[in-house]
Amino acid sequence: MPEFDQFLSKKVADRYLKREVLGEGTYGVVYKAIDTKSGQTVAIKKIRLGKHSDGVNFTALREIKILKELKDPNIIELIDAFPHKGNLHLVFEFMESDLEAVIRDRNIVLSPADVKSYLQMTLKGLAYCHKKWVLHRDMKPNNLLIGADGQLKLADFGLARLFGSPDRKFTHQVFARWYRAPELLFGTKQYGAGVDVWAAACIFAELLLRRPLLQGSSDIDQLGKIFATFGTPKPSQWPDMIYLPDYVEYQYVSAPPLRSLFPMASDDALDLLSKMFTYDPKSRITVQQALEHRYFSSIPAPTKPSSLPRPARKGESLNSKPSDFNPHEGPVVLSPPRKSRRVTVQRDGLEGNVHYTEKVDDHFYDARQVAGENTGRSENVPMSVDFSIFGSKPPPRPTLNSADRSHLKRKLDLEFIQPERE
Ligand SMILES: Nc1ncnc2c1ncn2[C@@H]1O[C@H](COP(=O)(O)OP(=O)(O)OP(=O)(O)O)[C@@H](O)[C@H]1O
Repeated sequence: MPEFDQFLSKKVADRYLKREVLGEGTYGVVYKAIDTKSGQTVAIKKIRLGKHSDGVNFTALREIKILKELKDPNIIELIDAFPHKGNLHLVFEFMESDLEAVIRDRNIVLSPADVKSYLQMTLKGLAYCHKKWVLHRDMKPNNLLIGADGQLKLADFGLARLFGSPDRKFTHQVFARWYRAPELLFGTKQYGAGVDVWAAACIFAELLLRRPLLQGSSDIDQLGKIFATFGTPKPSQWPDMIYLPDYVEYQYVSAPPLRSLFPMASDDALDLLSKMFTYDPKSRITVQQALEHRYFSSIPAPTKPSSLPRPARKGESLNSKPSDFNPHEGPVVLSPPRKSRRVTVQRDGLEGNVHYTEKVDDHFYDARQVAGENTGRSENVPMSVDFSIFGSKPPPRPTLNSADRSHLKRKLDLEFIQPERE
């Protein structure tokens, strides 16, 4: 591996000219760079490979394998991948902005045709993934990148995973909470493409409202917000619900009319939205069915991507992003679960801060947020992973030893790290 690393570091220096840092996500820093071979501007995601240089981050391997196989106008293209100085570098096409910047930009007016266009591109990207038996699993507006030509592309498959294999159990605490489907919040171990449909519905609602619809401050609160918005599901609506591992009974509340939440939406938009927000994942509309819904064929036609309103370019929009964002807007929390709650005090190992963790049966929830702390997206700890069970520090990333790695290399067909390909 060392000779190979050396070979590749030369290539990095030779091929990619690093520019500014674009930001940092769950897995590491993202740089802007110029590909001197093609002259193209690219984004390089540097993924930490764990403590030992021969340790390969399993999540990274998974991301690469999946990305390599996905090629579609609404999916971000992985141009290159290589290890360098103990990190894995993923080279993506550079994208000017993301859907979160569009939604938050108060200078942008989104017409019904614009909303339709963004939703259609999102669903087309998802339909492609689902056809390939891949779930995205981390759908949220800042993972929907927008190119200079206005095309929206799904990015950040770091948490995605092939879901075709039988008996595969998934960890469920991986979805950004506000976009998380109720079956995930109830701890289902085997879930399907419906989780992406629910998340897409949350994004659709957010495009209509220009703020997130369901802003839960903990998993319990998230379910409370969902039930307050759509009514507590009756067993007849979702027969399997009571068998889910983390099921707790919520006080029954009826749903307000959906129209009252979206006064400006068309009837077709509301019909599609309600089908995407169906509780029972077995009855929830599929992405393909959603694309065939009359919402997309009725007027107005979706705006052409090149005519969509443009948000401020990356960097310019950063300062204004969180300012008009009020996490306390939205439906009121209604019903705490009936099972017993315990609140324990934990001390933060690094800064000595005290915070509280609420224990409900075997599941912990971050009570810093329950106590009303800012839940805005600018937090360092991503909401997609509930780190509260580890104190305030993220869990160590799983790494593989070299025997595992060569096995995985074969299994995942990672020919991109074979020198001969270069
Ligand atoms: N292809 C790209 N082109 C331009 N900017 C990008 C690209 N990919 C990521 N970025 C930017 O880099 C930053 C970090 O992105 P990354 O995907 O690692 O994390 P994130 O989406 O911000 O958070 P999370 O890891 O929780 O999903 C973000 O500001 C993102 O918009």
